Amino acid sequence: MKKEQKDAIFANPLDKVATFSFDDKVVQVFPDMIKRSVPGYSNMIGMTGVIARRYWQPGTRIYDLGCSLGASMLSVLHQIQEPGLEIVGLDNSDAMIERCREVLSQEVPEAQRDGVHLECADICEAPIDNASVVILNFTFQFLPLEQRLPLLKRIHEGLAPGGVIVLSEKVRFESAEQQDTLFDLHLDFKRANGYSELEISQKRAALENFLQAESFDIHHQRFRDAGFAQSSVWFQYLNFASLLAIKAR
Ligand SMILES: C[S@@+](CC[C@H](N)C(=O)[O-])C[C@H]1O[C@@H](n2cnc3c(N)ncnc32)[C@H](O)[C@@H]1O
Ligand SMILES: O=C(O)C(=O)C[C@]1(C(=O)O)C=C[C@@H](O)C=C1
Repeated sequence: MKKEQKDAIFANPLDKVATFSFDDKVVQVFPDMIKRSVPGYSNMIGMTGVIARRYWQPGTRIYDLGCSLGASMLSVLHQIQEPGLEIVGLDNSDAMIERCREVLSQEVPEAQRDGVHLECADICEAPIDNASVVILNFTFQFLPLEQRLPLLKRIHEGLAPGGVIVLSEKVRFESAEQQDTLFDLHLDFKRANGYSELEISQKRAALENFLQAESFDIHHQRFRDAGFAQSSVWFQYLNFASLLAIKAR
């Protein structure tokens, strides 16, 4: 089993900070990076499996869109051990999918693994059919803004009645004061987790215009526009949150 590597990607001064990319270098440190960067990450991942257990309908699929190294799928597999469970994990980074395959082969018994299908694909193009649970954990925030509503509409169409989306994201606040307060506390969270000022500022430059966070109002309105009957924030820790949207029965 590979030892988890510490994220030091932005630790040394870079001549030019390139836009963030989910490449091989990021893959090697990804579990450490996401835990030290996203407040509440392990809570949101753990609860994703619990939510999936409540809303999964036998005979339908669970999709994990932007699955990275499969953390959400592992959470689902921990919660649901029914024969016939089918999970589709999609990510458009070859390096992520390749490492995800290794992680699953180490962590998941073969019988359960048979139901997991991994594919390197763009979630804005891949078909989503016969689903009851669609997971978007920290992925939607990287899509160009104009692709967000069309994707939610396609997910809504591909969901069975009573099906759900779990959407976890960095969020932004309409009030400038609230935005500043929670943003600054997120920087403190990163400092407390051992990131230096240089790492924080270079990562921020790399994410600029790539990670586009939106407000709760925008998320709720877009869920309504896509046809969802209800959406709720079930978790928030500083400027990171998770929403649950449900298709009418
Ligand atoms: C922050 S990571 C997701 C983390 C993962 N869901 C978890 O909770 O551990 C975002 C992932 O989304 C993937 N991604 C971004 N845009 C994508 C797209 N259009 N299609 C498929 N995957 C995408 C990236 O390659 C990356 O692996
Ligand atoms: O917003 C930040 O500062 C982050 O580091 C967030 C974030 C994310 O939400 O996905 C960005 C990239 C990495 O995948 C890990 C964490």
